[in-house]
Amino acid sequence: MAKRQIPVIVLAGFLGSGKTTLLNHLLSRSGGSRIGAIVNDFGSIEIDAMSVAGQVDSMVSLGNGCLCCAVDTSELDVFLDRLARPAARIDVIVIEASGLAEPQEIIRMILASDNKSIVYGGLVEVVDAAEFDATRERHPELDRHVGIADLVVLNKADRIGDEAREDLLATLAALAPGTPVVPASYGRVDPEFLFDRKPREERVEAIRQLSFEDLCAADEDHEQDHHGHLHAGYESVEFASDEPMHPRRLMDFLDSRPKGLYRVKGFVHFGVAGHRQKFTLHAVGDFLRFYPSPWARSEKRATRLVMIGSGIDARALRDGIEACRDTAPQETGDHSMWGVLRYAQS
Ligand SMILES: Nc1nc2c(ncn2[C@@H]2O[C@H](COP(=O)(O)OP(=O)(O)OP(=O)(O)O)[C@@H](O)[C@H]2O)c(=O)[nH]1
Repeated sequence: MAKRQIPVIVLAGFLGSGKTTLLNHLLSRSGGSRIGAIVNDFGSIEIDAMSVAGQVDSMVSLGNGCLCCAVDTSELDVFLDRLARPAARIDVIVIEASGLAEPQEIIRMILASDNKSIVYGGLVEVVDAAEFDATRERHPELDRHVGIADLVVLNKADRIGDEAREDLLATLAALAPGTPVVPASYGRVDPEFLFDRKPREERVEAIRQLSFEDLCAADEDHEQDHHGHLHAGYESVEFASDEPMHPRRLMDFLDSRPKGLYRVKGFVHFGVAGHRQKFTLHAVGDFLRFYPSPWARSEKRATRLVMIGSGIDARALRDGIEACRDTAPQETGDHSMWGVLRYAQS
């Protein structure tokens, strides 16, 4: 009997479009299939990796920098080998690209892999319905990403009205003729769109596969070096503290964040009595939310944040966030949490 190859799916999409949310949805709805995940965080604090760990059958994390800029494929190969070994009993591998990655480069690496147990399984491009027009204006490269996708997920459909949704569907259909576009909220797509939950052999053929020729042809249009990459001009600032954060100072910092600071993610520890849960924080453009949840028993109370933007003053941001530490939490009253709670969603 021919040995089954494990499909490797690339999950891409601009910063904050909902890739991790979608991956978590897939992990919780994978039925009998075992998913191996490769998560590529842009910053060195691996927020995305932490968000999926615990749900996944097997995960490896490639922190700090875009996978698409790896000089050779060996690093990815090591991880693919690890997930594809028979003992891992993985049915499908999902690579969550960083929000600034060039999906084409990652596809190229998968196609170039020597591992005979895997096969490229398609590109899923997650689009943020609320931010798409504005992001596309700044990054026309996104059109190309949508154009090479095998499945486009129009995520955050809950954030726009019916008319805007129809307009976006028409735009996406023009950018990717013939490619299925699935509107979704919180990444809730049927996993069958991505892989058969079992049996799965037929699935690999069902997903259109890009050939090397397709990739090379697409590549002629843009520069080979990394200046053409989405992440050119972007930088990230990381912050870690075991001390609690001062809620009002942090809100002032977040409310006055510069326009170029497009993405903030991580989790925050406040020392205020009654509010010592873990506050997961997500900012995407103008959107800002805290998601309170209990800390895991083994988890250390701490704050870890990654801020990603272009044209940002990294030094000023670092100074600004440093000044939000709460050096006297016992004196910080309950009312100082109001600003945070205004943005909290359970
Ligand atoms: N309203 C709404 N919010 C969503 C939806 N999907 C994701 N979000 C929120 O959007 C924020 C970013 O989601 P993530 O899944 O972390 O996005 P990501 O693409 O993995 O982000 P990066 O890895 O930084 O590029 C979080 O606050 C999510 O809860 C959705 O369909 N609707």
